[in-house]
Formats: sequence, structure tokens, C-alpha cells
Amino acid sequence: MWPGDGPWPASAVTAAALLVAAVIIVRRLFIPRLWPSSGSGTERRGAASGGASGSARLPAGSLGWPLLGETPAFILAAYSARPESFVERRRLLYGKVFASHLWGSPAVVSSDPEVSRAVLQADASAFVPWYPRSLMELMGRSSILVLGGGLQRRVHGLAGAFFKSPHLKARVTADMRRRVARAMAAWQRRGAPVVRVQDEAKSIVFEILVRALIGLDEGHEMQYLRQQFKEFIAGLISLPVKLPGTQLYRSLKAKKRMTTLIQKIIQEKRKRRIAAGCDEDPHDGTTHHPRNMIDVLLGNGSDELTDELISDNMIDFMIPAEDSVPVLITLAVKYLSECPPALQQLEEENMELKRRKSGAGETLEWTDYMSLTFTQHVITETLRMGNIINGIMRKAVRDVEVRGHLIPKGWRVLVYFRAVHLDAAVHDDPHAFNPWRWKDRADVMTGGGGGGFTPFGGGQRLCPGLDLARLEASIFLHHLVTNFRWVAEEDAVVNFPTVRLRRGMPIAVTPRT
Ligand code: HEM
Repeated sequence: MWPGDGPWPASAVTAAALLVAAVIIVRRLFIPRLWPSSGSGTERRGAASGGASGSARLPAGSLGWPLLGETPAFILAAYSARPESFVERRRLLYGKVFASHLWGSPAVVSSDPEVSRAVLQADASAFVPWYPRSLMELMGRSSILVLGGGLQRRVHGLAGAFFKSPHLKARVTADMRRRVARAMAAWQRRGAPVVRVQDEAKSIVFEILVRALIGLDEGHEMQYLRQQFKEFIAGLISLPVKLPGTQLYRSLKAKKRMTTLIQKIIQEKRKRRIAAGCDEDPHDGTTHHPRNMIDVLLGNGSDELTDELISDNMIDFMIPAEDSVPVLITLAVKYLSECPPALQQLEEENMELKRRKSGAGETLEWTDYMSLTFTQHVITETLRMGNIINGIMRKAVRDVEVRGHLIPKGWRVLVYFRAVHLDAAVHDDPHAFNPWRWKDRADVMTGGGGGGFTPFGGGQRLCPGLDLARLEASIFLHHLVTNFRWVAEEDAVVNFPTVRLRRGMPIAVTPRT
């Protein structure tokens, strides 16, 4: 019982009634609701220009509080163990596509596979990428993530062709095998250590990918770059204030230092090309293969690919090296630790490959790792459950109709992958780690899978590094399970502002005899 429990005095009842009335009035006045379009004011007949048909309707929803919109509710959910609860709650009220107000702008949120797919497929005449201000500021205007039109397509095409080339995959495989073996030999020397998978994966993957991007070898400059990169990445989701002492300020300074180093590398390469009279096409496949992404972009010979554009993009391409791929590896280890039958099948598959190859006196090639069917299912399932990229935001450049929904000019669209990947209507028992569900779904290996499975996005911006991400994860897992057994310590997934393991996924490893 509370103190004073019992019948409330009349004044208290009146005060409570007034308070409730005030809250209702404030909500009515200031929190606009956009109700389903059965003839309500949200219907915009004839208002859509340049593509939206007359019958397109604004989805139902709520714009939340003045100025703040629904951002606080979104962030609150994002910090919880179930970030998708923000969408799930509104999905029950308004349907799979609903209106909201996020990051300072009205927005349509999609958790509908078909609508999401259509938004991803749309080109820059309908939607352009949208990112929070701190991120835009740090990435710069010439980042592929914000570029549109022909230049985005060119950089995307060059990156995709390079990252998918068998030659690069062979080099990454050799580098990664050597680097993983060195790290694991150090674990063995330390007896039976506790290893933080996230830290180990980060330093390995960063070195391998940076070498593929800018041709830098291990050593002092690589360490310097990584230090600066850590400072840079910390500001990606931060307050958009550039004053000394703020994270954004420190991150911009770190970017400047990285840019100086990368531009020095670009200029040296340019000089060498001129000295060698090297105007030949590095993609001819017969004379030589470009050794890194800078060579690819320089070899393209386009004046549009300036030093500034190249260095900005090299820095952006490092984000998956420090973040997405290591987190994919770490999450896979976590999920496997919690699912012994999956771990056992993965071990058997990898041990079998190791025995076969060493019996024949052969080393493992990238094709061997990629043909490990069950290992690939584990990676696919990790991508579905882990939602390393929760979703993407676009801005409508005109009124756009998507499957009957109107997205007005200037509004954002949040294509929220996470809510689709964890929707029971799309994936059975979605919170269970079940790699076997992918048995007959070869399409997902190449970024297919429709709007129901989009960890790498889709359409013109489908991640060009998806093969590389899978390859690196497969190599790490192969060497881990064929050389060690482990006991995982308790750890939890944090989902905001980026996905990671709170303690870095500590595991106590013992070498296999
Ligand atoms: C687990 C690992 C990864 C995940 C989950 C991931 C996810 C994504 C997603 C969702 C997009 C689409 C963004 C959009 O539509 O706006 C994307 C784009 C991109 N990714 Fe990845 N990625 C991963 C690894 C990589 C790697 C290894 C690289 C290359 C080094 C890479 C390079 C890129 C680039 C350059 C783009 C921009 C493409 C464009 O806008 O044209 N990613 N990635």
C-alpha cells in the first residue's frame, strides 16, 4: 500500500483529471496523426507530380512530438534488446508501411519486403541517399555513399568488378590465411588464453582490406592509419557540432590526417604511372591486374576521379573493414557458441575440407572457402539475425508512389531491413538461429532473396563488397574451428549506434590436438 492509500480527496481527483485532459489536448494539438486514407485529409488526389499516380496515399502514422518527432522513441528502442519493437508496435497500428518523423524530417518507414525492394531498386530520379548530418560532414560530398547519377555508377562498377575479381580474391585469401595463422599461433604461444574475437577480427580484417584498397603493407603507417580511423569512425554518429573538444571536431581532424597520407600514396602512384608511360588499361586481364583499388581508379583515366574523390572514397571503403566484416565474424562466433548442432556441423564440414586438401598436398583457394555450403548458410543466417546494417535512409526528390503509397517530395524513407529479417511472416521462428533454413536458397549468395533478405541492400547500390565479406568470414571461421575449441563467455549484442558485442565476445580457446 502507498502512503495515504484510500479514497483520494476531491482536489486530487480534479487535478488528476485536469492533467489527463491537458495531456490529451497537447497530444491532439501537437502530435499529428496521419490516419488511414479512407477519404481523410492524408489522401492526396492529383497532388503527386512526376510519377505518383492520383490514387497514391500517404501511409497512416504519427509524426510524434514537435521538433523531436518519433526520434526519441526510435532511439530508445534501438538501445534495447529489441530495436525492431519501434516498428513492430506501429506495424500493429498502421500496417507494414507507416508515416513517422525521424532525424528532423517526416519519414515513411517500410517493413514491407515488396515496398523495400521497390525503394532499393529506384534510381536517383526518385530517391537519393540520406544520412545524419555528422555522417555527411565526415564522408564528404564525393563519397560513393552520397554520390548519385553517372559518377556513382562508375565508381560502383569499378569497385564491384575489382572486389569480385578472382585475382583479388586469391590475394585476399593468401593474405588473410597468413595473417590469421600468425594471430592464432600467438594465441597458442600464450597457453590457453581468453581471446576477444571482435578485436582480433578488427585488426586482421582492417589490414587485409586496407592493403587491397590502397596498397599499404603492415607497419608503422598502417598502425597510424588505424589509429586515425578509429577516431574518425567514432564521429560518424555524433552531435553535429564542430567546435574544438567535440567528437565531430576530433573525427574531422583525424580524417584530414588520413587524407594527407592517402593523397601522398595517390601522388606517388600517379608519378610512377607517368614515369612508366603507363596509360594501359589495367583491366585488360592479360598484361597485369590492378593490385589495389587506387590503381583501379587511376587506371580509369577519368578526370572526374580526382585525388580528393579517390581519397574520400578509400576512407569510406574502410568502414566495412573496421566495422561490418569484423562484426559479422564476431556475431557468427556468438551464434555458433549458442547453437552446438550448428557448430558441430560447421566443424565437420571444415575439418573434412582441411583433411582432403592436406591429403592432396594442396593449399586452400578462395573457391574452396566459398564452396563450404553449410559455412555459407551460417554466414547468411548471421547476416539475417545480426542486422549489421539495420536499414538505409533515402530522401524523395519528388512525390513518389511506391506500390500505392505516396512518399511526398522531401520526405525520408527508412527501409528497415531489421524488421523484415525478424518478421515471423517472412522467416519462420525469426529469433531462432537456424542456418538450415537456407538449404535451398542459393540466390542469397549473390545478393538475391528479394526484399525479404537484404543485409547488403539492393538495386544500384547493392554492396559491391558482399563476396569479400563472405570470403573473409569463411576464412576466419575455417581456421578457428579447425585449430581450436572454445568456451564462450557471457556477452550481449549492442545495436546502437552501431552493432557490436558489448565485451568484444571473449572466448577461452584451447588448441585441437
Ligand atoms: C558484413 C559486411 C557488409 C555489410 C553488412 C554491408 C552492407 C552494405 C549495405 C546495406 C549497403 C547499401 C547501402 C545503400 O543502399 O545505401 C552497402 C553498400 C556498400 N558497401 Fe557494403 N557491406 C559489407 C561489406 C562491405 C565490404 C567488405 C566492402 C568493400 C570493401 C563494402 C563496400 C561497400 C560500398 C562501396 C558500398 C556503397 C555502394 C554504392 O552506394 O554504390 N561493403 N554495404
